[in-house]
Amino acid sequence: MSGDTALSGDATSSKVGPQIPVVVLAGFLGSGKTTLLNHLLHHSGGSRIGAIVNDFGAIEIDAMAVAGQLGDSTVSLGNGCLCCAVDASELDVYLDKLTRATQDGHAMDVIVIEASGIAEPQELVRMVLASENPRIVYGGLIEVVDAAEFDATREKHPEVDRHLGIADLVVVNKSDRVPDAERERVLGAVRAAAERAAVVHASYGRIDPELLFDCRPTRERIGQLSFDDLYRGDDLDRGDDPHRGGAHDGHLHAAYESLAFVSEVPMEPRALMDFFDSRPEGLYRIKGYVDFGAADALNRYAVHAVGRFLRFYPEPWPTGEERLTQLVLIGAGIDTEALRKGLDACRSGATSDAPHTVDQHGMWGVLRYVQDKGDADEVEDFAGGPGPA
Ligand SMILES: Nc1nc2c(ncn2[C@@H]2O[C@H](COP(=O)(O)OP(=O)(O)OP(=O)(O)O)[C@@H](O)[C@H]2O)c(=O)[nH]1
Repeated sequence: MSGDTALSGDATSSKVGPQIPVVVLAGFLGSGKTTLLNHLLHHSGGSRIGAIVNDFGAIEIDAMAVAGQLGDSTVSLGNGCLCCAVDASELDVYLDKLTRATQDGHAMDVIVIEASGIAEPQELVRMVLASENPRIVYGGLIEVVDAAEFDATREKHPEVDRHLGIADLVVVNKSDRVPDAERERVLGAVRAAAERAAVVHASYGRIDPELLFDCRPTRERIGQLSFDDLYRGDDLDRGDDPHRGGAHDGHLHAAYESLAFVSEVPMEPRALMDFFDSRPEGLYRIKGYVDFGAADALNRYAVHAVGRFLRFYPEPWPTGEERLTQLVLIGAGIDTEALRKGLDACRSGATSDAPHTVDQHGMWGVLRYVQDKGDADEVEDFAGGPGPA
């Protein structure tokens, strides 16, 4: 989900370092949450994953050692339902512990909270959004669904539709247990219920970790990142490269396409928001920086989207930094050429020969997606209809 880290921070966060995305991992009993978390730990590419789990026993300690994260990196609640066991201030204590934990002097790259199979994800999301911890940023909700049990689960627990409705990324897991045609049918039903969430299918939770956070295999994260690091995402669809390995095993990436976009010309805020608001379903990951030119000459805007979740994080332009817009878009079944043209059309002056004038109110649409404490209230809106993201 989020997120990623990339998320990097707003002006406040620059005082405390980059913000750490906190991803909520939910799904009904036995859908494969722990399996997915173990997969992430095995394929973290050197990224440091902190986890808050209900059942520590089920997490593979070996995998955590591989990922270089023993010690303070996991908090176990050990008593069933996270949302019942923990109130917001207790969660803050756990988050505080994880955000202070370091490995070789480096902070966590992402924190995953695994909800118990019966937890209401909405409650957890609200608690994360309401957290007072300045080092974290909400990184999205992943909902895991059992492909073979979807109909039965939905019959027994109609609230599954509500959970899908607030998810940012839905993983239709256990694909191996159903024939292709059945998998497609379930994917269709899930997409219909999940509104604009990204929907991917997987076996044994084997999703691409890049969907949730920026892996740290070679260099630094997006937060401080050079464009080369961002561009690394452009390799995602070259899954047949035999030299790639570890977190980038070809099969994980084969289904994804990505697009890297760079512009020296600032982006026009209104046009870019129209582009984001109408982004196609298959486009489930956007990361990078936007230069809005004179509309905000002081700040660049780190952008982070996972599924329907979209946030901008303004931060002062680093001294001497070239003013560029740099975006990476990742999705499945997306028309990268059409997306590139769409982004080209958002460049200032792209639609008119007249000299560019600053649209006084153009930034309002962007500022709706800058995180503030009002975010916690939006969770209700997510459940009831299209929220701001
Ligand atoms: N065939 C198949 N089995 C899977 C898959 N993913 C997980 N399993 C199995 O399903 C069972 C439940 O998986 P878990 O990862 O423990 O599920 P969970 O959602 O964490 O379960 P709870 O914590 O009880 O809610 C385990 O026996 C897994 O090995 C999959 O894609 N295919």
